[in-house]
Amino acid sequence: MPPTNMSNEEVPPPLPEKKRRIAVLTSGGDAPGMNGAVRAVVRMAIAKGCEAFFVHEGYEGLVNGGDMIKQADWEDVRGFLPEGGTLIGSARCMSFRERWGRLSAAKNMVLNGIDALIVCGGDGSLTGADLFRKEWPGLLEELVGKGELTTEQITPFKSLNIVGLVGSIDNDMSATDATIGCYSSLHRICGCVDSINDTAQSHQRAFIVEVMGRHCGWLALMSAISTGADFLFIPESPPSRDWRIDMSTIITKHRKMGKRTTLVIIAEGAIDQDLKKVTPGEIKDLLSNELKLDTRVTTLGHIQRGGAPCAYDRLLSTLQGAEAVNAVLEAKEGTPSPVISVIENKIVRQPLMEAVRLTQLVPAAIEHKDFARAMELRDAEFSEYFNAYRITGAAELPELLLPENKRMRIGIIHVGAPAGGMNAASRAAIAYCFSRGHTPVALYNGFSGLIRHHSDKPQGSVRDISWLEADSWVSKGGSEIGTNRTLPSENMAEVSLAFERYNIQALFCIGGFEAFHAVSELRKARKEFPPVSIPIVVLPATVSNNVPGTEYSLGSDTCLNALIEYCDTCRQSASASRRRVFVIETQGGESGYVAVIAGISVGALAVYTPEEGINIKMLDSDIDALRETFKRDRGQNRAGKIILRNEKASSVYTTQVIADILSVEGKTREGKVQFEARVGIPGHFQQGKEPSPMDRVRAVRFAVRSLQHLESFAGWSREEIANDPTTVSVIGIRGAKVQFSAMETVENEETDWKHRRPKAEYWRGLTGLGDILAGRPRRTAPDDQEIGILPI
Ligand SMILES: Nc1ncnc2c1ncn2[C@@H]1O[C@H](COP(=O)(O)OP(=O)(O)OP(=O)(O)O)[C@@H](O)[C@H]1O
Ligand SMILES: O=P(O)(O)OC[C@H]1O[C@](O)(CO)[C@@H](O)[C@@H]1O
Ligand SMILES: [Mg+2]
Repeated sequence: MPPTNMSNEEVPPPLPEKKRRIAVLTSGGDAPGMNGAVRAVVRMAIAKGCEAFFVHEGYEGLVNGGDMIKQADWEDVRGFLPEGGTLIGSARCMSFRERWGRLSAAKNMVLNGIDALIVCGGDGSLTGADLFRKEWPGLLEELVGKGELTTEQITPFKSLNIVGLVGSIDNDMSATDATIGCYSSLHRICGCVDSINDTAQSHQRAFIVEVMGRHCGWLALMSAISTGADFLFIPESPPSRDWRIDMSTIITKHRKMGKRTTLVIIAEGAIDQDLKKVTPGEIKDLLSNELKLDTRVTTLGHIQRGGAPCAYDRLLSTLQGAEAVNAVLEAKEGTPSPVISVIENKIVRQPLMEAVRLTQLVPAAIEHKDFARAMELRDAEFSEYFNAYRITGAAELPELLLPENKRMRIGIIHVGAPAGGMNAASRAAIAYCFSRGHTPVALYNGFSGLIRHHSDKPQGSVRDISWLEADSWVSKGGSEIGTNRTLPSENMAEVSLAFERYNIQALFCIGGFEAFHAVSELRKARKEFPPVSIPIVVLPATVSNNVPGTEYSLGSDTCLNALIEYCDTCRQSASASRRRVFVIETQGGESGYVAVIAGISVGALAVYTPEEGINIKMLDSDIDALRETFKRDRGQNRAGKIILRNEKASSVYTTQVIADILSVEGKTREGKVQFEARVGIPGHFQQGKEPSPMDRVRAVRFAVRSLQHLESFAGWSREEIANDPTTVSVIGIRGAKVQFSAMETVENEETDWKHRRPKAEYWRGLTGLGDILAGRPRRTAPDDQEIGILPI
């Protein structure tokens, strides 16, 4: 029943200087990363002089008020980042769907003096938030009309700021590429399917795996791409009416080619063209009875929602939580309520109302069987991923074959250190070649392999490769075709000779800064060595993420996940031993990317990078911060601390030296230990074992794009190729776009060759945010810090 009590309670007066009381709640199905968002909102709000409030159990807390709405302190969110689920609780709240529930919610907000609300939830929660925003003036009027609040009480609350954060594993909200939680869920799914593959392989079995996502096929599509599924069912693009025949043909073909396993991924909301639900059971009957495959069904269920958030969700939730507070503080009267979203690598604000409207159009399009529209309405990435899956998922698609004169022999080479996703990219490139009629040629062991071993007997380093050989590579770490740091300049004449002899007509080069350097050398050698005058694409792949021309390299996400696991483990130890700080050395060469992003993702107290260097003042103020923290620690909180130091941050202040200094400074003159330090060096562990799902899916998408780019030059003469700068390109993410950049421009204008990194590193704008949220003594005022992806 609706509550109707009068309130004589005093409403807290507004905070001075337009500071706000900002409440945060998590709603709908929990999602890994929600805690990171709550932490960022609370700390950013406090850092900006506002008051922060937890609303427990989603809208339930807002409707019920009382103890379910509590002021939140800085220390209340300590240890939130690595935790799965939502620590402030979530609910599917029926009463908020009713007007009386929202009336009660409005009243409780006013009584607590709360004038801004940040809602982290899925499409339903944000639909509710949008309705609440729309109704707000009417709700206040009604409360006054019913005598539950007075006109004076509501006066300061005339405009309510609502900001949406999309937290849901389903990734079903239009206007954002990724929701907080969807990549963590994908991690769980891929881990499970990788394990299922082992047992399927042993028994030559078929598995049908049902994944969550409600009416959205994102989790199903991405898991199909990242695990190399043979067939896929998603609601946005139901298979053709003849899907039974199509599926049987593809699976039979794959089995005939020698595949020992069959994997079908089905979204829980899968339907056919007549909107009839497709069930795992009917697929099983078909595979067992018609194809005679020993078939099992696995429904993954809620395991997909649990567990620690992956690195990306920690970063995304932190950036978005902080950005939500900025949006509250920047809102003017009449500013439409925003939802914070991410487009490729850029954090952006979009109108909440429009995002909700677009999201609601998807089920409507499906209902009208307008599947093309449903695909379009998801987001631009979605259709591209779907096409990439289609092209690389089946051994043969006769309709995609190019005419003979457009087919090429395409060399695939890995250069530099191994990085997660290199194999997935090569597999996708190979599959793409087969679907188009090109011949993929693997160049084993980088340029040294090509230079020294191309004509070895019985087997040289230049080999045609079969679809089946590469089919299992999607989930493999390391480099199946081998990689090393040798540059072609070691013997350009031999490289040229090999290109000529094996008729390499285009090159797909996957690797880190050395790959970039190698391709730069090839580009410059084109006049002198005409056979190297072929179209080339570099796909950046390195844990260091230091390749110019992109903000993201394959393998960097895998690295961050390995590193945060290491850091979480060290912090657990430090928290248990109490009064301990771990100084952890990260890889990254001369680029602080890995250290900074991992630092934000684990809440490191300080991060030392080569870009900033280390000086005594820095150490001094960080030591003061440690003293302060440990002085406040009465043993109840989890105050183990992490400091990250990039391997090249300083030649004097090594990781061990810093730990030694901290240990000395952690003792009082009387010898009392305030804190002590330990060193952690994860080294090559940072390359990770299996590639992360993000590295897998992006590998596939970028490989397909790269090959499409390469094949667009089929039939060009050497001269034409040499004269067009776009024939040698680097593919990368820049802000909100994926694009090819001409190597020549990137080499000459954007590369800091001395430090082997881009001149402008987009992430440098994020270092201040990490400091603010970790409570590190500030080197710049918070108001100077913008969140998001910024050039320096
Ligand atoms: N149309 C609506 N009007 C008012 N409130 C709503 C509406 N839709 C949803 N809500 C509120 O949001 C809550 C969560 O919605 P829902 O159960 O759809 O989950 P969600 O936010 O979409 O998250 P997920 O799908 O990830 O579980 C609901 O329990 C309800 O309180
Ligand atoms: O946890 P519940 O309430 O059973 O809901 C399950 C649903 O929630 C989600 O996990 C998140 O929306 C969906 O993928 C799934 O359909
Ligand atoms: Mg939902």
